[in-house]
Amino acid sequence: MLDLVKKAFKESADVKLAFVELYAERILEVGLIIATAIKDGNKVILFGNGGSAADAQHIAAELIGRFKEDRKPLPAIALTTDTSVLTALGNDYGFESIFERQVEALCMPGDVVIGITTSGNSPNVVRALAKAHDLGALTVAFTGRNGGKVVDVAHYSFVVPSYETPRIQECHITLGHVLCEIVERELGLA
Ligand SMILES: O=C(CO)[C@@H](O)[C@H](O)[C@H](O)[C@H](O)COP(=O)(O)O
Ligand SMILES: [Zn+2]
Repeated sequence: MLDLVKKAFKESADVKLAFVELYAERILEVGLIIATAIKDGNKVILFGNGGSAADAQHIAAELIGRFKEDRKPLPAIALTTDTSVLTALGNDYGFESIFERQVEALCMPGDVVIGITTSGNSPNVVRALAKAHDLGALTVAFTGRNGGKVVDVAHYSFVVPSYETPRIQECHITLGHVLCEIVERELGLA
């Protein structure tokens, strides 16, 4: 069992190091795009299932609250938290529409919409990103494995080079933290 513990931490570290080799420039680019979008009066919208729902909420909380320093709140919303909306949409329109319809209601052109899915194929995430794309938002996919269908509806994709869901999630939250740090620094609010 000790082997299991050490293997998990080593894999997590190795996946993150491989990821940053592939995506460092794109991370900076997207971080600066998010900062500019917020400066221009737009917001960040996030969603995902399971652990990725938690990641969406975590990143929204960093922006609305604070990442490292006190500064003004930044506009972000996770579409995973309103159980009345989620149950109504799931019950009336189907689980695959739970994020798509919220995007249709809330997303404005120029917003940044981040869909988080380790498989890249969760239909509710794919459909919501496609809707955001159609509405003129800047779409970003946090994904893994071979990228999945979500890369086809994202302007920017981050494909974590792993087939292990927990390892992909661990890299996604590091990516989210780094994007928040770039945004805070760029807006001069840190
Ligand atoms: O956190 C985990 C596994 O680590 C799970 O809750 C996981 O997020 C769920 O099985 C999700 O439904 C997986 O969906 P996705 O990442 O493929 O979109
Ligand atoms: Zn998990």
